Amino acid sequence: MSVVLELTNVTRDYGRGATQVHALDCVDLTVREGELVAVMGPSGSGKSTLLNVAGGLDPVTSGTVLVGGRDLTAMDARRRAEVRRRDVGYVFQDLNLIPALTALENVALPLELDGVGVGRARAQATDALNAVGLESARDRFPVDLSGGQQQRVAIARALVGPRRLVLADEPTGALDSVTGEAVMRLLRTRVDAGAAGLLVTHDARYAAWADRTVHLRDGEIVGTDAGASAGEPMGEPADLMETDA
Ligand SMILES: Nc1ncnc2c1ncn2[C@@H]1O[C@H](COP(=O)(O)OP(=O)(O)OP(=O)(O)O)[C@@H](O)[C@H]1O
Repeated sequence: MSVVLELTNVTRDYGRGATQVHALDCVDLTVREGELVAVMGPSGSGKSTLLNVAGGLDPVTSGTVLVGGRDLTAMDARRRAEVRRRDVGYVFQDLNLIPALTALENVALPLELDGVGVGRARAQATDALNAVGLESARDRFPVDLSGGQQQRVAIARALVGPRRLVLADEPTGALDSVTGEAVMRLLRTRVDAGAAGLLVTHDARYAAWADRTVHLRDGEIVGTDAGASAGEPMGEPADLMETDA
């Protein structure tokens, strides 16, 4: 399976001097087609920074970030934004749905921004909403949707079109466990269909859906374990709990 995401020796510092923070410190990480990798670690360990850097939302201080073989760190902002729109689906911790747009319009927006015609964009967005079970909510605005429904709109937006890298930052955050499992099943299905996925989670139950879990601490990868993988989580959550090692 070909490599979709390749981070080599990535460092991201914030600030300078005495207040400088090494949010990421010499991180190497490769994610291939069909692979879902979970990222766990304590608060402030660099998980969100890792996702932002992988998706080209945040510049690196040093190192390289390749998406589909193209080096984001060598591109200008406009090219980077193009790669992001075309190849990267992102589910943010705060959903970032646009309140003035319906569910359908929110999902179609990234395609339209990328020059796909309105009719085609809406047809693909309808398919994506159907895939998350929200066909009946397509014309509703975010304010009229429950938290779980809003989350599913955000997932549909991340998965619409031919994205090959899906980045999800606590996508199950505020969801009950049934909806959380449904979100994980969607992610897993997309990855099994050939995308590469990177999932930040605090919850070992959700990490169990991944093929492996990397553990971050103070910006460094301090360990990797094989996940239960391939579809259904297995084993007791206690077996998979994050270690303090
Ligand atoms: N824009 C920023 N400016 C300064 N420091 C930042 C910035 N963003 C993140 N940091 C710092 O970088 C470190 C890593 O933050 P990051 O948000 O990546 O951690 P995290 O593991 O995702 O945390 P959480 O689980 O709380 O979301 C922290 O020390 C944080 O304070």
